[in-house]
Amino acid sequence: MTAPNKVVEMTGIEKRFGPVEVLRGVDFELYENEVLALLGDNGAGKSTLIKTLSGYYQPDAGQIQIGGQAVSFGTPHEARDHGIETIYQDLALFDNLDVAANVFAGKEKVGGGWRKMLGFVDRKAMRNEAREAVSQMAINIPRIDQEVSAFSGGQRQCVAIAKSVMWGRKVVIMDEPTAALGVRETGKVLDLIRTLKSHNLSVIVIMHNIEHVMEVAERAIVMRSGTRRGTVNLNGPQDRESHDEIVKMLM
Ligand SMILES: Nc1ncnc2c1ncn2[C@@H]1O[C@H](COP(=O)(O)OP(=O)(O)OP(=O)(O)O)[C@@H](O)[C@H]1O
Repeated sequence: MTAPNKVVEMTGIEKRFGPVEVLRGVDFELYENEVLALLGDNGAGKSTLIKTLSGYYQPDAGQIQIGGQAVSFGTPHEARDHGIETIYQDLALFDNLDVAANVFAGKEKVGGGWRKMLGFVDRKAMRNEAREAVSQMAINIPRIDQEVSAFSGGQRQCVAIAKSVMWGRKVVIMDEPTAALGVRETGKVLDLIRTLKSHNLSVIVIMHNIEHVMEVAERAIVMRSGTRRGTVNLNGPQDRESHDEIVKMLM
């Protein structure tokens, strides 16, 4: 069996804020089509590591490779251009825009003929494509022309994820996607993560709830005080041995 390819490889990542050393030479890898959980107690450095990968922070030392190529991201935009999308808890959707406009934000489709000459966007085509994209997701979006301001946490994540799939991202990073959700919606968001995997994407998910991790992730990297404490391979919700191993590493 050939070894799976690494879609992301970070080596020796260091980051300090003033006198505080937040990442102390962290190695990190993400394989193609993998769901990876990033775990660790409060302040372990998870968000900082993720923000280094997604272009929000520049590391003080270390290398990042995407698909085997060395990269360095000056901005989140550059990371996105390399196929890396981050979905935050307070999702960056435009509240006053409808679903279709959010899915196409920044990449609006321009119509043909006179519409093209006048620079008009092709709303109908955008709605059709957005409808098709969200219909593949586990969460029900009532109407494509509805403003997203009234959407639940799960519905907002659905829109953000449909966007990632549509724009051909390779890696989706989710920072505590289930933290603020009820039981039913949590189940749906875990389904959304599986949908991403079925579209051949790789997912990094920061989660505090180990039961949720066991349900969706195939591997967990545990951090502690700015270092990588260990790695655990996971085999589904019944895998108590790995569950206990994670708990031990977190303590
Ligand atoms: N911009 C910043 N300036 C100064 N210190 C920071 C900054 N961002 C993070 N830190 C510090 O770095 C450490 C790691 O923070 P980080 O948010 O990466 O941890 P985390 O593992 O994501 O924690 P949590 O689970 O609480 O979100 C913390 O001690 C935090 O206070």
